[in-house]
Amino acid sequence: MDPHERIAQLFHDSIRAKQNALDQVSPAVVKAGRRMAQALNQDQKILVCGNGGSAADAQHFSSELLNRFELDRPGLPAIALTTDSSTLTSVANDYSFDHVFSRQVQALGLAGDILLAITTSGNSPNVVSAHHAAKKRGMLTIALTGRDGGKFAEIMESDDIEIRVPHQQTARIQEVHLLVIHCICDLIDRSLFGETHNR
Ligand SMILES: O=C(CO)[C@@H](O)[C@H](O)[C@H](O)[C@H](O)COP(=O)(O)O
Ligand SMILES: [Zn+2]
Repeated sequence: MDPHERIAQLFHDSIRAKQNALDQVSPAVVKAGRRMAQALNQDQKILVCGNGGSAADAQHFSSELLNRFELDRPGLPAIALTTDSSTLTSVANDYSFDHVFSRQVQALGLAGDILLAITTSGNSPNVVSAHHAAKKRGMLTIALTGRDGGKFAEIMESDDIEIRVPHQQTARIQEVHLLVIHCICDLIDRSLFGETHNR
């Protein structure tokens, strides 16, 4: 296939993935934005994790909160659990890679904090373990998933929120996840700071 045609196809697929996801994910995104804004308003924090592209998404989200998104407002507390190579390597070396996030959740998480768990398959063992550790800490889990939700479809508890992108392909799911992340950042900014901090 001609590369221009291929690129046009990928753009088209990405646009369609977003259009198809809108109605399905919108109610859960609203809920997630509301719960995060409430938690942040009560001085709680958000821990974020994921693998590969989703690790990048985790850091993308935490930096939007810690620094700023579109409003000029104070930094908000979020920690990406994907960035500390000493912690990640020592936990993987001494225990298992499955515990690289859960160990940090157990150490840093407090009741009322939120875990944002990002996994396109819903099956990454270290993200699943992070969810279990969050539950033990009395935290709420908000999961960004895809496909059939994988293990996350089974392990979410009643007040947890799953935002599942109805698509089969990791890259397209990630593209929708990033849009969802920006929607949540927008909802948090508007909820906590309204229009008054516009830059
Ligand atoms: O970015 C990509 C693919 O677009 C990859 O790095 C991808 O994130 C990795 O294969 C992850 O390990 C997949 O994990 P998950 O989304 O199934 O939890
Ligand atoms: Zn990728």
